[in-house]
Amino acid sequence: MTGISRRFGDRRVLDDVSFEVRPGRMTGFLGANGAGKTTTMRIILGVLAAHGGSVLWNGSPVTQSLRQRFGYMPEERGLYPKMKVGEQVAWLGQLHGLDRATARRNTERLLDQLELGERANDKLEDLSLGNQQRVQVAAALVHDPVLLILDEPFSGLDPVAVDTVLGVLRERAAEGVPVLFSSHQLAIVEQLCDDLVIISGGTIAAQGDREELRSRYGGSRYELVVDDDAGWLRDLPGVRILDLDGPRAVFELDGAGTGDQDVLRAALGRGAVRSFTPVLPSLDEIFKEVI
Ligand SMILES: Nc1ncnc2c1ncn2[C@@H]1O[C@H](COP(=O)(O)OP(=O)(O)OP(=O)(O)O)[C@@H](O)[C@H]1O
Repeated sequence: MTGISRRFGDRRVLDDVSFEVRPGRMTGFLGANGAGKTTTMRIILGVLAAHGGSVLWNGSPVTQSLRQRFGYMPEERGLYPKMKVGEQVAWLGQLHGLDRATARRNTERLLDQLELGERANDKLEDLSLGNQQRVQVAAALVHDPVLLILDEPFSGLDPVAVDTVLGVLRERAAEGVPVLFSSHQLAIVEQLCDDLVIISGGTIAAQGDREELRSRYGGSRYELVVDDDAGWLRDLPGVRILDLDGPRAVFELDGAGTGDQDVLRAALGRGAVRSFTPVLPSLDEIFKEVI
């Protein structure tokens, strides 16, 4: 999407938002409450109009018939409590253009994958909330979407269920489907996503390959492990100790004084060096830095 903006009344909630989701990649969409994630997703889906900018697919504006082939798991989970799980998912598949037999076959496969095969004939409302959530995932995937957009797909899931859903999403990504998902659970995003988009107050604060972002925001942080106390590091100019525990130290270099090789030489001059490695920031740290 490029240059997307959106107002609600006088309030501008998205301002010139541009990013892309790439085929075969899982893209984590992060932002504080109210940053604009759901609004962005709804604009991609065409549920909500943009006031500027465009949503593009392979460089051309997205059409309504293409949108029919997108898969969406909305934040407000909109399934029918009284309808049977299997019937409901298959029916949604048909609504998206599948014939009856394919819709049924896809439903069966997905429910099995999501470990809900036994529950196909139960009403949705009779399932636990976590299992209802898995049905939502099945509903978003049943028509083999060309793009997947999921608003908080992991919220309320226990760790086993997270793994199950994650496996299903990864499989789709591996087949070449771009997957965009929002989440407040940074630990999950950290292990799951290939790319990241961080939105803050309606503008994009950072985006790109996860590891590339980690090194970009890494600054120059290192961990040194020696045999004796590493306290001498404090006396080197330009070294700021972040954590010191006997022979192990984590420190930052300010770039003006000592360089990493100088530190290494100084350490070797004092004895054995067990390890010397750059330390990349966690997603949590990047998130706090950019928003
Ligand atoms: N229909 C609406 N009318 C008025 N304001 C709205 C509407 N929908 C969203 N907003 C406002 O737009 C801003 C962005 O909301 P949005 O739901 O996109 O945020 P979000 O990043 O998804 O938040 P969360 O993490 O809490 O789900 C918020 O301030 C919200 O109050």
